[in-house]
Amino acid sequence: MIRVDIAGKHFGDVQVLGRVRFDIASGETVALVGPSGIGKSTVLRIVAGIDTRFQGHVERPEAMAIVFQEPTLLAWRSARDNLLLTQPGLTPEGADRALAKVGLEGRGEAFPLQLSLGQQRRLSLARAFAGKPELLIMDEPFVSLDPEMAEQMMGLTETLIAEARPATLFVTHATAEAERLATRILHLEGRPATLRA
Ligand SMILES: Nc1ncnc2c1ncn2[C@@H]1O[C@H](COP(=O)(O)OP(=O)(O)OP(=O)(O)O)[C@@H](O)[C@H]1O
Repeated sequence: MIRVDIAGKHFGDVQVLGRVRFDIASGETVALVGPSGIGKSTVLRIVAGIDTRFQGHVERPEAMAIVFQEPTLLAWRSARDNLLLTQPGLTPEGADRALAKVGLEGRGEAFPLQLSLGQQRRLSLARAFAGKPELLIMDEPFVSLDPEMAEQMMGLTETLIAEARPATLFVTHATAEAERLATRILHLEGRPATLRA
C-alpha cells in the first residue's frame, strides 16, 4: 500500500499543487491524467521520492521501480549486465529469465544500441520488474510509439503487472491508455492543482 498526502507544492512563489491525497493498494493500477503543465510529473516525482521539497507526507515501500518515457539504459553494458548492475541479488540465470519474459531470450550479450527501440523499451521493463517492485511508477511510458508497438508494450506491461502485482501509478495523456490499463483514474485540475472529486 502506498499513501500519498500532499498538502501543497510550490516552485518559488508559484503554488503548483494544492491538496492531493490518494492511496494505491498492491495490485492496483492508477492512471494520473490532466492537461499539459497541470502538475502530473510533479506528483510523480514527489511520490517517487525524487522531489522532497513539498508540504505533506508520502508512505512508500522500499522496492520501487521507475519507467521513464525514453529507455535509460547503460549503453556500454550488455542487456544482462543492465539488469545485474541495477538489481543486486539477481543471478545471471534470473537475469536471463527476466529477459526471456519480455521476448529477449538469447539477447543477454547484446548492447542496448544493438537492440531495436522496441527491444530497448522491453529491456527497460525487464529491468523495472526484475527488482520485484512493490511500487511501479511510469511517466508516459507509451508516448511516441507507433500504434502497433504501443499495443505490444501495453500488453506486455499488463502481463508483468498481473504477475508481480505492484501498486502502479502512471501518467498519460491518452484516455484510451488510461482506460485500458488502469483500475482507477485520477484527474488533476485547477491551479493550484487538486484531484477532481
Ligand atoms: N523545476 C521547476 N521549476 C519551476 N517550475 C516548474 C518546475 N518543474 C515544473 N514546473 C512547473 O510546474 C507546473 C507543472 O509541471 P509538470 O511538469 O508537473 O506538469 P505535467 O502535468 O507533467 O505536464 P506535461 O503533461 O506537459 O508533462 C508547470 O507549470 C511547470 O512549468
